[in-house]
Amino acid sequence: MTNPPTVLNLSGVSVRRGRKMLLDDVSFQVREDERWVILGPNGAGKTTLLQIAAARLFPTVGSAEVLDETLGRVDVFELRPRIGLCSNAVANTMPAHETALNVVVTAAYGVSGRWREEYERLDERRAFDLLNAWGVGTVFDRPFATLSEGERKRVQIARSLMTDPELLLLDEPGAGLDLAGRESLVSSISELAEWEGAPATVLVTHHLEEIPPGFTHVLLLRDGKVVEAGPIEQTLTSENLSTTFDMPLELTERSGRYSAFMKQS
Ligand SMILES: Nc1ncnc2c1ncn2[C@@H]1O[C@H](COP(=O)(O)OP(=O)(O)OP(=O)(O)O)[C@@H](O)[C@H]1O
Repeated sequence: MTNPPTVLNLSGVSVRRGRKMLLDDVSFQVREDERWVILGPNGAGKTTLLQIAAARLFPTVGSAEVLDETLGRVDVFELRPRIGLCSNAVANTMPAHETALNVVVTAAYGVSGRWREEYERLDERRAFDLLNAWGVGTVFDRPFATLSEGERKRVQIARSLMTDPELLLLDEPGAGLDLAGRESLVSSISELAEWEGAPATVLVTHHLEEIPPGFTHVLLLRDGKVVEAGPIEQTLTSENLSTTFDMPLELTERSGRYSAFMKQS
């Protein structure tokens, strides 16, 4: 049986800004059927890595292939619609008055605000269906800025799926949500992850509780370097977490959900 195709292939990738190495010799491959979590402390380079995967940032050194295209040799404006990106940076570009429906539908053109583009009825229908699928159909005509944090996160995920992407990147989708909001979102992302037709997914988080069941692999990042990467059952261990966060940590797992606490001596 042949392996599913590789959708992301970073090889010896470094990103330098001045004297600082944001990423340092990172190699990372994602196959079509994999769902990855990237974990690491503040400043580890998680968002930087996701920006490369999203074709928004180029490596200083090394090569990055996204969906079989090499960054630096491809028109990123053709590549980007094939990648779904849900991040605060994208959300911050949305005009405050833009409706939830327009936040989603404008992804078809890779823009943030609706201007004079003509959208097909089919596009609007798809945007509305996505809002419904993510439980926020009723807020379709509300300005994005007036939505709750939980509603906004769901609208952003709907937007990231608008172009039916081959690679889905979720940067801290659970940040700022209350307990019920987080649990409900984790469950929705888990459903997506377990759906056979779902795109390859990479999710960045700080919190183990936010790893949706069904995610298959984990990359642990510290100071721009990969600590470990591989299947979640073997790679997500107390020892690897302790190295990543530079603190003695004890991992617990229950029914596919994870949490970690500082080891009591
Ligand atoms: N343009 C820049 N110039 C210098 N340093 C930068 C620049 N952009 C980011 N950094 C630094 O690079 C490091 C990695 O940033 P990045 O946002 O990728 O980390 P992160 O793991 O996503 O962090 P967090 O969990 O806090 O969101 C941080 O220390 C950040 O301050």
